[in-house]
Amino acid sequence: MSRKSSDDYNLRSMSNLMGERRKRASDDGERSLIKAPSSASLSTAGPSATSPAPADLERAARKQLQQDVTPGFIYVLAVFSAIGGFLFGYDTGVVSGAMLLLKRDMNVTALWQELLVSGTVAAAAVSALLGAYLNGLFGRRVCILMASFTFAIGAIVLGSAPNKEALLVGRLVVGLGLGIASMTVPVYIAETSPPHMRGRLVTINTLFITAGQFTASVIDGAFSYMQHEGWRYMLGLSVVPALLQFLGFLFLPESPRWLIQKGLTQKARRVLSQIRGNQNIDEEYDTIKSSIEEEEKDCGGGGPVIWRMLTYPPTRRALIVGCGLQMFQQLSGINTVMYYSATILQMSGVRDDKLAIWLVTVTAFTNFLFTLLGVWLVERVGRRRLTLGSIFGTVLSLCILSVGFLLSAQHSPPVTLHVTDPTTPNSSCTTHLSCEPCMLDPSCGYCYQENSTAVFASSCVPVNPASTERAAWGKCSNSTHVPDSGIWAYNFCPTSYSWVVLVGLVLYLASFAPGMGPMPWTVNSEIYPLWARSTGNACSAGVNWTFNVLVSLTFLHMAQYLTYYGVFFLYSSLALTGFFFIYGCLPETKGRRLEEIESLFENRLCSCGISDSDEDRQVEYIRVKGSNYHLSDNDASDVE
Ligand SMILES: O[C@H]1[C@H](O)[C@@H](O)[C@H](O)[C@@H](O)[C@H]1O
Repeated sequence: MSRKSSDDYNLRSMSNLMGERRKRASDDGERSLIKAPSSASLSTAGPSATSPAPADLERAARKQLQQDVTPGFIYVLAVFSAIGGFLFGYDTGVVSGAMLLLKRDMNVTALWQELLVSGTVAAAAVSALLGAYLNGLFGRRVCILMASFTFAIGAIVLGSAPNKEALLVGRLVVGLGLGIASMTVPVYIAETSPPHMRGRLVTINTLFITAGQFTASVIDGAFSYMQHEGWRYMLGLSVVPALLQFLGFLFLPESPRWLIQKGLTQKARRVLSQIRGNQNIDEEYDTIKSSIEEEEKDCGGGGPVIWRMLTYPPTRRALIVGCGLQMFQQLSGINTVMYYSATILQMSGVRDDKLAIWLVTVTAFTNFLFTLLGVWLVERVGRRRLTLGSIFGTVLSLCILSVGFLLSAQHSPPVTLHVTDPTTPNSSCTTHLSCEPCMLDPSCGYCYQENSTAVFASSCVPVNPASTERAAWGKCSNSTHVPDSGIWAYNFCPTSYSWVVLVGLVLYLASFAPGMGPMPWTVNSEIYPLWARSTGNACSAGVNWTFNVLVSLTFLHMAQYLTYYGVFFLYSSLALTGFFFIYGCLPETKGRRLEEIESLFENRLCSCGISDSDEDRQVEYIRVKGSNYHLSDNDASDVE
């Protein structure tokens, strides 16, 4: 029976609801009986006139459960861990603004720019894989301490770098921290959270990633006015959150699951009691312990963990799902949309560079805001439906973006002045007849004048080798925007279809951010059994970083061959493939114990479109004891 369709609130449907609560309750090891006011009057005959209304009972149980189950300490843990996510977002986001100033201060070439941007992401891909080994050996807490320490050192090196070589070292160090943090933090949060709020707490980590990206854009905007050395503040300021996390984690506990795995059982019990507040931890402790013992029996074969994962069907399937999710997240083009939002905004008529920088802040904030929606939705609609809805919207909005770029290209203004500078007579720019090919050629830009209705006196001229902000010569060589002489358009074309692109951009963020942004991280933190968890997360984080660098590095080259609309159409097709993959292969993990999730991968891969979450769950009996009730899935003798 579907929960939603059940208007008539009978015993079975109530049992369904309560069964789920009970499951959640026992999942996290709390007392198996949930107190509810006057529940003694509850009987198997259904709600009577004297019984409290089931809805009230449900509300009361929920309230009680929340009071019992959620000690504030769990939020402290999640927030301090998620600072790792903040640093992830900050360090990947801040570099584009810093680069604008670095280009002037240190004269960094295009190659060095690419090294400084992609070096961090590439280092993160490698260190995420290394993180599996470190996690197994030292535990989650020590890994988070290592990551925050590394972030802090990287930030200090960056802030005080005397030359570009030192900058590269700083960016690589930051990348090492990023990789470890990106795979450890979701695992740590998942392992310490109670099941009914695990999805929400792990999703907070992605919320912090987007908060980091937003903060980076604000800091970039603020320090862009400081023409000299402003980049030192941009890059160096992340030392503050890094130190905060380091200090916090000196006092925070290790994951109880890792402790039990290492045989540190007394310590694990202490930590469990600490993070579960006033609850009885026996059940949770026993469940974790016996599942570890079982895992050791089942997967006791030798060899490296990755080999055991690949040869054991449930973990192999989980790994395919986890890595596939991360791959499709990046193939949906999030980082090109984030990175090129400045260009997109310039196309829509924002010609002032400073204003464009501030508008990027709006994009980053939109991403943050819709990720917040994901935090709210994840425990309500579940991971599967959230991810499916999100990727479906992503496919559509990428199509809109593509159509917007197509219309702009089709109505691209022509080159009307064919001027050649004697110093660069062989420039490819002279061959372009309209703005579109001129804009796609990285060595050229479009220089034009406009009145209220049309573009005129337009030419395609080489870009200044020292700065893409002006032309190499001619009327656009002095400033980016002098209406009476010329407007310099690098990377964009004036168009009247920019509103289509803008609509596409907003819809893209609104669809991607609540689901496809956070769910790959959240799902990965829950789908592997303990023995495979670090390795599974390391592999999937490695896949995320690898595809991140691949997509962002190839974007401009692909745009040259396929044009902007071609590239966004390609992303849209890839996202559509992702939709089918998710539809077929991603099971619902909401509300389940980490120990129980492995069983979801026992069936053939990609046969899960049919078993949607709790709608299938049949709860048949209800047990009432004194002032407590306990709903049971299968024990008829419980009914009293
Ligand atoms: O989940 C995150 C988030 O969506 C970010 O906005 C994006 O930049 C990252 O690459 C991604 O992994």
